Amino acid sequence: MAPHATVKRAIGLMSGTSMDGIDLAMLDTDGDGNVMRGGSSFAPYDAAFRKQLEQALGTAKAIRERHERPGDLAELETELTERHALAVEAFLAREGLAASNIDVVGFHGQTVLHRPLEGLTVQLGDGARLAERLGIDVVYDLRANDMELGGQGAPLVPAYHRALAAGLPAEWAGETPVVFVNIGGISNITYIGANGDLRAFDSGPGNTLIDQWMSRHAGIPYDSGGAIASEGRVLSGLANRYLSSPFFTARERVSLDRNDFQLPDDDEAGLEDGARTLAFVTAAAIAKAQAHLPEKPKLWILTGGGRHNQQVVEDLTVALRHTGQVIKAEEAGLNGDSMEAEAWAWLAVRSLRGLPITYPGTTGVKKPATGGVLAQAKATAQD
Ligand SMILES: Nc1ncnc2c1ncn2[C@@H]1O[C@H](COP(=O)(O)OP(=O)(O)OP(=O)(O)O)[C@@H](O)[C@H]1O
Ligand SMILES: CC(=O)N[C@H]1[C@@H]2OC[C@@H](O2)[C@@H](O)[C@@H]1O[C@H](C)C(=O)O
Repeated sequence: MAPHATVKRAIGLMSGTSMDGIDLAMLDTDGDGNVMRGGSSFAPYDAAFRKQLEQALGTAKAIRERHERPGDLAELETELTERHALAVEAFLAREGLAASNIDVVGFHGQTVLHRPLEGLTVQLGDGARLAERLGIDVVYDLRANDMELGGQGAPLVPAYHRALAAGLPAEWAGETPVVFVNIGGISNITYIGANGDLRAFDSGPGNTLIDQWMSRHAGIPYDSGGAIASEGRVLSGLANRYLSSPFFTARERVSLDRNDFQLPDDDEAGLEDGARTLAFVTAAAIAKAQAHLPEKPKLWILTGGGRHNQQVVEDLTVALRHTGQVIKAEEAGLNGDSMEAEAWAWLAVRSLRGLPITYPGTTGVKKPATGGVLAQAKATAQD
């Protein structure tokens, strides 16, 4: 009998396209079917740092080669890396753990540019510095190899979704095909067929337009619970303009950059109607993904911060009413706030083992591919 692969203790760090802060999660895992979820935390960014990250999206447009750091991006990368180090230290202190208790950290960094058609994806985040700072090995740059091999470089969480689907509680275990819907800044879906068939793609804007709308017109970072949207009505002309954009009408899906969809003009809607319409667009975009699935799903599992927006969830439940049950991650015993960070922990262990992290069905890569760069704490400390 083959020996069991070693289980490692890993921490995953995700600073997603919402730019709201750092999600952290700890797993004990073999990077395969053995997944034991541990604690998690969230370190929010203050408004000023968030603004700096938003401005970085503009500065990053000048990047032609992924290691270039024009303007203040090098400085910002150092600051972002330090904030990740502090988040890990605070978590370890809270859990009564030492750095030596952690085998590896999976570090996503902050995407500031994503142009899959040009083979360019840029995440700010200095893996070597983080490894040195924490005294823990760090796996980072998990998207780059996939792109070099012809993939879109995103989404990467789907392989982890499949591992979670294999371990769903008995109540849901037979409900295949199952779809995971991650409603983050951008939304993305993972379809898992009865035979493990994996299909995944970005499905449209998630919370990013809603957040930008709230920030611009109400001075708050998001529409808590969807309360403001619930006071408005859907402006169908505006909604249709989004939903008929080339992203939705194209035969093939491309992975999205945060800047691919723009806010409505100020005079196109009031605060409530704008929030309501953008919540509707978020839900309708996800429903449109059905056209790209091989079979009708039986179960939709909602994850990511957007599942806290009740208006989005209601619109989605209506839009999907003839195509299976819609539940939140928690109803399946999962954690919808930490799932992406968990995925980065799992992917880091997978990367250490040289196992594939992306597949033709997830990123369009030609054949299953591993990825990630390892920064060893000891090696960097001795440099
Ligand atoms: N209580 C809430 N009510 C409404 N929306 C919320 C709430 N809490 C979080 N959100 C939304 O969720 C967003 C954060 O979601 P999440 O952390 O899943 O995104 P992300 O990981 O940054 O993005 P991505 O998955 O695209 O990388 C916030 O910006 C906000 O829009
Ligand atoms: C380039 C990039 O950072 N893409 C993100 C973004 O946010 C959601 C969606 O677009 C997804 O494709 C991806 O993140 C998740 C974590 C992923 O790779 O699965």
